[in-house]
Amino acid sequence: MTFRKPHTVQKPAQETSRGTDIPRILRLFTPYRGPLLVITLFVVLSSLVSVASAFLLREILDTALPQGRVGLLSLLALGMIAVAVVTNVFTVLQTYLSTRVGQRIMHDLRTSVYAHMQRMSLAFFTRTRTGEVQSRIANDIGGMQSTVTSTANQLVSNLTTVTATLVAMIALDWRLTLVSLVMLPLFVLISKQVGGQRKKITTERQKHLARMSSTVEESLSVSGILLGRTMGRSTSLTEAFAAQSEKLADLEIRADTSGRWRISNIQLVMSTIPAILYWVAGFASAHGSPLVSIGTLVAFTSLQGNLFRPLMMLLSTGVDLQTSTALFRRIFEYLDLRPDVVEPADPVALPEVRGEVRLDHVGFAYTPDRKALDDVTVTVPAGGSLAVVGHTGSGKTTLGYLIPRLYDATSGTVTIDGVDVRDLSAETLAAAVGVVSQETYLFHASIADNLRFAKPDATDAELERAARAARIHDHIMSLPDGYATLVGERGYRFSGGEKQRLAIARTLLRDPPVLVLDEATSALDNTTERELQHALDALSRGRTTITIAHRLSTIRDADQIIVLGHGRVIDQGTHADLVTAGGPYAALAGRSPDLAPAP
Ligand SMILES: Nc1ncnc2c1ncn2[C@@H]1O[C@H](COP(=O)(O)OP(=O)(O)OP(=O)(O)O)[C@@H](O)[C@H]1O
Repeated sequence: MTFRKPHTVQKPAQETSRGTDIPRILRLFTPYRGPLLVITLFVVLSSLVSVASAFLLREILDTALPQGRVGLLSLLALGMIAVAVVTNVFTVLQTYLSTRVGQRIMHDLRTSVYAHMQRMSLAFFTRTRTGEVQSRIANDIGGMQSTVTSTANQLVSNLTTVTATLVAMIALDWRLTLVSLVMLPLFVLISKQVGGQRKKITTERQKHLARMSSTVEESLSVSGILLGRTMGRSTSLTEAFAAQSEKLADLEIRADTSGRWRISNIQLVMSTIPAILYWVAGFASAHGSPLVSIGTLVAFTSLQGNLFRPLMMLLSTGVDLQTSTALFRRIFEYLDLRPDVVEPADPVALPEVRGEVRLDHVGFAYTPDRKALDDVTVTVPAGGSLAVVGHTGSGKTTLGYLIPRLYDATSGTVTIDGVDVRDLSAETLAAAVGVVSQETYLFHASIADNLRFAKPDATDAELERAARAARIHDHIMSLPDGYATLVGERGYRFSGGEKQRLAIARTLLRDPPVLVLDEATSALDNTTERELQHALDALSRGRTTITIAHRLSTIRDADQIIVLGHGRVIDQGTHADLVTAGGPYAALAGRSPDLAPAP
């Protein structure tokens, strides 16, 4: 059985529930109601205070200056300074708070996506391209930073400023206000269009970014480099990457610049409004019917200038919001994936696991049209051993997957001590069933840390005992830092046999009553084979052992052997019985003495 890296089909999302994302995005903010309320308060206060300075300006121009009232002038000037100071303080406080809220929301999202991914079955990861998940967690959540940290804040801030400014403008002169706002509906329409356009480009950009992360992840990994070099594809891989990167640059440019002309035309029209206002007021005054005082006109245009910035920001916040819903959608897509191996609502406790494993009329299919296992029935008594043999592709790995419930049987049941594995909690099952796969995965950490992954509270003495039993202790001690030696990424500094013995030590630490063991297919030299056999003997002693067997020694000593052919049990019994019977097992054993999978 090879717990091999499976196919990489690029289709991660299934069964997503679509719908409007905005209420869902807003719900992410609800745990932070308190801080958000304080932010809103700061924002409203600072907007109101900033509008006040226009009225102070009008008083300076219309009263204090013409009447030469120095005292009043000083007070008004001081008032304007105070306004600036207060708005500044509020701005700092609100930025601080909103950054905190935004980062908390991103943290919540990252954590819930990670936790949800941990619940997904192996099937999901076999379908998903490497790098895709990382990209959603890093690039998509990272990309929403500005939205979650500043959107709420900007929305409130600009809305209040716009409202307060508008009220003040109307209070100063409603006719000039009308002149200023006549183009507004058109502006809103234009920015909505730009937002929609950028959202589409952003969706495409994030997809492309994920593809690029996957390419890097695949081709710059140890296996990727090995393949690239030995196939002489390094240059063409670089060229392919360059093409992807160029496309990304192009998408980034489009995401940033699409609709720029339309937005800049809005800005242009907005900035010509003061000139129009001066012209209208001057025209009316030249014809003998002055509309407003000079003070009002200057105060009005200063307010109008104030209106311009927040209004533009409000429009661009709208664009940003639309754009970032594309990112939220990609995250929600993942959160909506339904795990296909579901934890039982009411798990059965197994305080004392004896370790009887039974497969009862078990069938399994990866795809609806083809059965990988078909009506397999076998019982392994507690403490007994079963060897599973068969040609490559006959379903041995799949059978091994069903016992630790990496997949659920499509039909029939898998039980441990008579309890359906679907009724056991993931924790109970992991404690009951240990798996040693052919491809040992080691983290980039010290040997001790890798061993302690199996049992975090294991003492140094326990580590040593396990390593000795697995016949790897002496090798570890010969390394420069002993147990503190760092294991290379994916354990590449160890040979296959050494890695497997490390995996055996790791499983010994967990001490599971049931063991699923994937024997190495690669030919081992005599000494290594002997060492490994000793380690395996230590491991399987006193446990129910199900071995996907490739070596005659394992098979001969097994209490029971099953031969799989196209997912069905085609021969079953002990070595002696099966050889005598002269059926498929005898044929298999006769053809290939070490029982390596036939081509
Ligand atoms: N993730 C998957 N999706 C679809 N089909 C799969 C998947 N994994 C395995 N299969 C198919 O299921 C069948 C059984 O595969 P399995 O890996 O169990 O065979 P095996 O006996 O362990 O082979 P080997 O000795 O080569 O490891 C094969 O036809 C294989 O192509």
